[in-house]
Amino acid sequence: MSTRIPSVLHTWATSMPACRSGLSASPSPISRLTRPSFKPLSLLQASSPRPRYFTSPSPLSARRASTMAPTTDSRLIVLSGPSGVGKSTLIKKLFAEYPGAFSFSVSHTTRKPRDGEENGVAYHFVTRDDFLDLVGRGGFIEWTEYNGNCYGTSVKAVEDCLQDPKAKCLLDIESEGVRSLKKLPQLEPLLVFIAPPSVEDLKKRLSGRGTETEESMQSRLNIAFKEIDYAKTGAFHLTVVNDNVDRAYGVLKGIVAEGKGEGDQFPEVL
Ligand SMILES: Nc1ncnc2c1ncn2[C@@H]1O[C@H](COP(=O)(O)OP(=O)(O)OP(=O)(O)O)[C@@H](O)[C@H]1O
Repeated sequence: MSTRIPSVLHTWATSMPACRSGLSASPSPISRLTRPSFKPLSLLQASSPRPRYFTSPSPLSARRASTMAPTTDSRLIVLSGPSGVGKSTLIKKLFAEYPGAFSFSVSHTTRKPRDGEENGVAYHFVTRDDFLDLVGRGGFIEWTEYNGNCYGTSVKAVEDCLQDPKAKCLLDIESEGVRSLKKLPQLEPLLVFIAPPSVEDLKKRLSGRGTETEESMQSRLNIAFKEIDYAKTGAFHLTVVNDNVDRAYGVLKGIVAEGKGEGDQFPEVL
């Protein structure tokens, strides 16, 4: 390991082959978020009251959560769901139809870029050493390891994303990241789970994308089962089932762009 790894991380960083999930190290993410250069957290929401999700009893069942009336109050919208479910596909459509209405928080990752992925656009591609350095400096709101690589949402990325007061900030993170984010209730994000219509469909999409080896595919599926189980606990406010891109997109844009609709029912087969 590089000598640049902060001492607070040295013990686990040298004893573990990969990153672990968690909130950032000291200083706390909240103090980082509220430091003078960061937009006040009030900017995360319009002047209207707190989203009613947060006044509801929890945990809610996934089905009950998915039928709750949506709100457009939050300026931070989290899209999460298994790898290959179609999050990027749906996000691209939102950007295309609503230019200027959304900004995207670009995550950091230690994974290698895929063909066509541009640094600073799809992800900030960094080395593990640089990633850990940023962890040590309290630079992440949330970070985790997924499939052998580290992923994180930096404070700076969310800052940048929220710069334009007219745009809503989209975050695409996996469920460990969602767990971490829920420990920062001040952010009050709208949490949307993008669900596959079935596990079979998910397998087909992952193999059809042509980006996975047999091994990484199995690993992604194993993680997908955990993410689906997490969604079943009612961790998300709304579900959108990506059975058909146009239909799912219609539901999603209704929620995040037009402030209407209640999402889909969580699929019985999952
Ligand atoms: N409703 C759909 N029906 C069939 N194929 C789809 C559908 N939605 C997306 N796909 C396809 O599934 C594949 C995976 O989609 P995408 O890359 O958007 O998933 P993702 O959730 O962003 O994955 P990751 O989290 O790994 O980046 C792509 O080839 C995409 O074209």
